[in-house]
Amino acid sequence: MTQAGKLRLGVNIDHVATIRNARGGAHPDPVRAARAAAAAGADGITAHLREDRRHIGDEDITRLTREIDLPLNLEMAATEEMLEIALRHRPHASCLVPEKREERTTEGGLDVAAEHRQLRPYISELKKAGIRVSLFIDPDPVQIAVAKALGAPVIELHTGAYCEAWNAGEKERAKAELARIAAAAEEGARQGLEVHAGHGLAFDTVGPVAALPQVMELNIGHFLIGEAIFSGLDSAIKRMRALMDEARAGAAGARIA
Ligand SMILES: CC(=O)[C@@H](O)[C@H](O)COP(=O)(O)O
Ligand SMILES: NCC(=O)COP(=O)(O)O
Repeated sequence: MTQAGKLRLGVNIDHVATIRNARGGAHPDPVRAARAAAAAGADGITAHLREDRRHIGDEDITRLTREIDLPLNLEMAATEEMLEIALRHRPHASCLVPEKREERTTEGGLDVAAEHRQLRPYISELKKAGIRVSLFIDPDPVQIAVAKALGAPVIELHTGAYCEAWNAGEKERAKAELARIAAAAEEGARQGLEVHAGHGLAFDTVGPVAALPQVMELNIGHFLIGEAIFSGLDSAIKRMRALMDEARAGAAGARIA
């Protein structure tokens, strides 16, 4: 089952803040990057306010909500502290993600099946505040079923295992992980959920995920910010956008033929 509307690109600006924080100054400014992403055609901005503030800080979130017109997707752990911040800023969306202080980046999806009791009040508080709630989960039917039961309108499928396999040259494993994502996207849409995807996506890996008709939004950050060092943020975003559109059109063509 496909869902109407174009495939949106959310640009995650976390790692602009990583570079800024390396020296503790104000440059490069993540809000300026968000503005540039908007000018380059991004449909939304994603920012992950981590408990340890290793990159995006509280002031970045304040400025993003005040200065950027694009919808803000605030990634956050399900904690009292983050809930208070989300309710104060009321971003367009909040994506609940797992966090471990010792991780270098998000290692897996939120285990909503194991944590559904703790998660339920956070989901209802965010929904009551009019914030679109998304759950960042592994492409797994049990996780999808529990996400649905928890009343989250959106799931974001973790594409990290697929991307990591592809980058390691393990084509068979990458294909298997991609098949999991495709099946999960289909199941999510069948259950009436809006399906997003993200983590680790790059020029080489975005196509097959963008081609999935049930996927309505891709959130991409680390690769784009890295690519921006060489070709500029505008060019990196525009190339990613073109690859997404090409893949989606190709898939549509394949379906029509
Ligand atoms: C949830 C996810 O996959 C990313 O958006 C997340 O922000 C990764 O964490 P870092 O940005 O700290 O790598
Ligand atoms: N939720 C995924 C995201 O926002 C960006 O992840 P990445 O592209 O920085 O790995």
